[in-house]
Amino acid sequence: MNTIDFLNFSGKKALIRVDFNVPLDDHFNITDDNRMVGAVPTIEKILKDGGSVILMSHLGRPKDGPDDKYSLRHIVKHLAILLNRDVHFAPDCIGEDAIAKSKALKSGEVLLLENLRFYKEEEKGDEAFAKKLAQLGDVYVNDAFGTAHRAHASTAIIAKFFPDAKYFGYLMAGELANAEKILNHAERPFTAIMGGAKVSDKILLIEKLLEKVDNLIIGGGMAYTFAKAQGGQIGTSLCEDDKMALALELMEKAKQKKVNLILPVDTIIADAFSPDAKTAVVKTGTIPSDWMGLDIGPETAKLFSEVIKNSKTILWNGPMGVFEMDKFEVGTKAVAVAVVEATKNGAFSLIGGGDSAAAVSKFGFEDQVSYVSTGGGALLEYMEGKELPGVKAIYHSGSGPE
Ligand SMILES: Nc1ncnc2c1ncn2[C@@H]1O[C@H](COP(=O)(O)OP(=O)(O)O)[C@@H](O)[C@H]1O
Ligand SMILES: O=C(OP(=O)(O)O)[C@H](O)COP(=O)(O)O
Repeated sequence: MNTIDFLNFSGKKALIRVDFNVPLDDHFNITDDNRMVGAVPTIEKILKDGGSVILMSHLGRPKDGPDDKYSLRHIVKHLAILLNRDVHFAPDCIGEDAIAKSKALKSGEVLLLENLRFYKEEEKGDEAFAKKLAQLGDVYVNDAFGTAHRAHASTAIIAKFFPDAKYFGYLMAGELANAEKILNHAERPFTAIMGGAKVSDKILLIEKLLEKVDNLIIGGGMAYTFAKAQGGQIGTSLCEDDKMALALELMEKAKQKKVNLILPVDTIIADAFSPDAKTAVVKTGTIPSDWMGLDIGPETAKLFSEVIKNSKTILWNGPMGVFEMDKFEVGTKAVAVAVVEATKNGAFSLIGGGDSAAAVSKFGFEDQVSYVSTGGGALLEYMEGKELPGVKAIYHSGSGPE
């Protein structure tokens, strides 16, 4: 793999695509800086070599040109703290000012460009826009794993302009190596834990995992589609009626493949989707008509935990309940505790997905699992077996713009 270790960056200007699409609160404080922290080793290696760094990223999904709400200027201060040095900022990612600021960069200096998505050309994968960005550096580095599933100007198209000078950053390389380890070198027993809101988001991954895992645990909102498909009463719980047949098919496939598919046996129900809702515990499939399931129940937490603790490889994607509300975090926390315990006993645990990562950090366990991925959609697509445009662009050995 063509990582930045193949080059001494002394005297070079490295144009790095990072994924600094971090969550911000109403006061523009960063609520989870995992993605920024993840890019630091790449930046530091280049600076240590004697190179300079131009960072480019998107933030959010601005609809209509520049919008202060999505400005990357909000993260400059925090980036300076993480890098322990000043960070210059260019309020337009292309144009004369960005070119001048990039030219003026001295060895060891860092420039952050304004949000790439302030130009619609970014998401369109516009080649002329990519060319303008390419003028800003001598070498292109892609370290934006979280955005590697997008074929955008800065993540994929731009690589054409660096046929002999394009590299993977350390975060990208680490993410790919860990995903690879899970998919192709998993020690057994291998347990996948799937949760989150919808079955439809994760069908392809579930199908793929049925070829690989010993245990497949399904919790969270998606479990109610399985419960209803089996004839259970689920009240007003989340359900995708059009995926019920598929849920039964997946159960049948698991049986054929001798995969232990484990579904919740009980559930915590609420009379409203609210932190102050009235709650009760009932058996799966017995939810009264105007109640909804918002977490797995205590029997289920015990059942899932036992399986997890006896695993040697664990992939976790999606929370077990609405963990954002303290009343419905118990199941997700129990699973997190079991993953931590298994990891302590030598298992390899990979946490993927924005909300699963947020849950693990809410409980303060991020340093007690093997790896927390910075990718949501990107990790899912990679694990489903899709080629990521951001990865392909670096591997492709084209000889210049087509
Ligand atoms: N029983 C449930 N009812 C409604 N929402 C749920 C339920 N269980 C989990 N969720 C929600 O699912 C969301 C996470 O889903 P998803 O985006 O698929 O996870 P991830 O980002 O980890 O892949 C969380 O916001 C959580 O509140
Ligand atoms: O947050 C991201 O993806 P994720 O929500 O799948 O983790 C990436 O920064 C990609 O953003 P996008 O989904 O707006 O292209």
